[in-house]
Amino acid sequence: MAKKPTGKNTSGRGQRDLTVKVKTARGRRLSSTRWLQRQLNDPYVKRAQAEGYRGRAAFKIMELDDKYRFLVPGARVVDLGCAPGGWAQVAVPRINALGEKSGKAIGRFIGIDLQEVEPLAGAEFHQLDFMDEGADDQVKEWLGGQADVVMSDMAASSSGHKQTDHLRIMSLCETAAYFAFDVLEEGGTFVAKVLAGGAEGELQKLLKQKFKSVANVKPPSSRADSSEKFVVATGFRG
Ligand SMILES: C[S@@+](CC[C@H](N)C(=O)[O-])C[C@H]1O[C@@H](n2cnc3c(N)ncnc32)[C@H](O)[C@@H]1O
Repeated sequence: MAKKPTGKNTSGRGQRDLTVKVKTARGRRLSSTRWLQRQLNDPYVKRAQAEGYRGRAAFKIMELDDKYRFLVPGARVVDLGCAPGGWAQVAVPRINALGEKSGKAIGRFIGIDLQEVEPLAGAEFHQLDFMDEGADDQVKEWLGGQADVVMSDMAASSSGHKQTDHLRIMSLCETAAYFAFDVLEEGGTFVAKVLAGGAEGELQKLLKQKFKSVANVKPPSSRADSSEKFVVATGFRG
């Protein structure tokens, strides 16, 4: 006698894996279930949603600035790799806040990214590949003068190969650093995301020639399982 179908497949045969690969903000490919689990368990994702930030990256710049105080009222800021705009959401109110002495200070915020960024009051976004020939000159033209802060969260999509990703991000950082040397006001700050992997010593050496202090920082909101950290160089010597 034929068995009644139960609707359950207990044999394991004929079952299809319905998970798909999802790219994280850093371009890592995770299975959709792992990605969803990570999002649901991540307190910074929940906080970003609750507080209206465009991404959890907002907390990284918030924590770095709370420690080093570079997003001061009136500051002129260039943000390289600014999409979707979380850093901008943190920076704009801080640079346009009430200054201690001068009352309401008006800062300037210019963000650059490969991707289009949803507009944000007080921020000026431009879609541009910063590694393109002449991109630095284009940004200098938009800036029309000097900057107090150059920050880079630029990261290419992950290749899946750790050393390749490390070298790629170091090349983005180095390009951002040379741009900073050209536009920073004396006393200015450079902040950049790096991935640990061996070549960051060269960047440190370069920055130490130009800044009074260079620190390597892993903010609490940076995932513990990520090799990312931030270099914060303060006191540009000009
Ligand atoms: C981690 S996301 C930045 C997140 C951002 N800080 C925020 O708070 O929303 C890295 C960004 O770097 C950008 N990027 C990577 N390479 C770039 C390049 N050559 N020029 C401009 N942007 C680049 C990517 O498009 C991506 O949006």
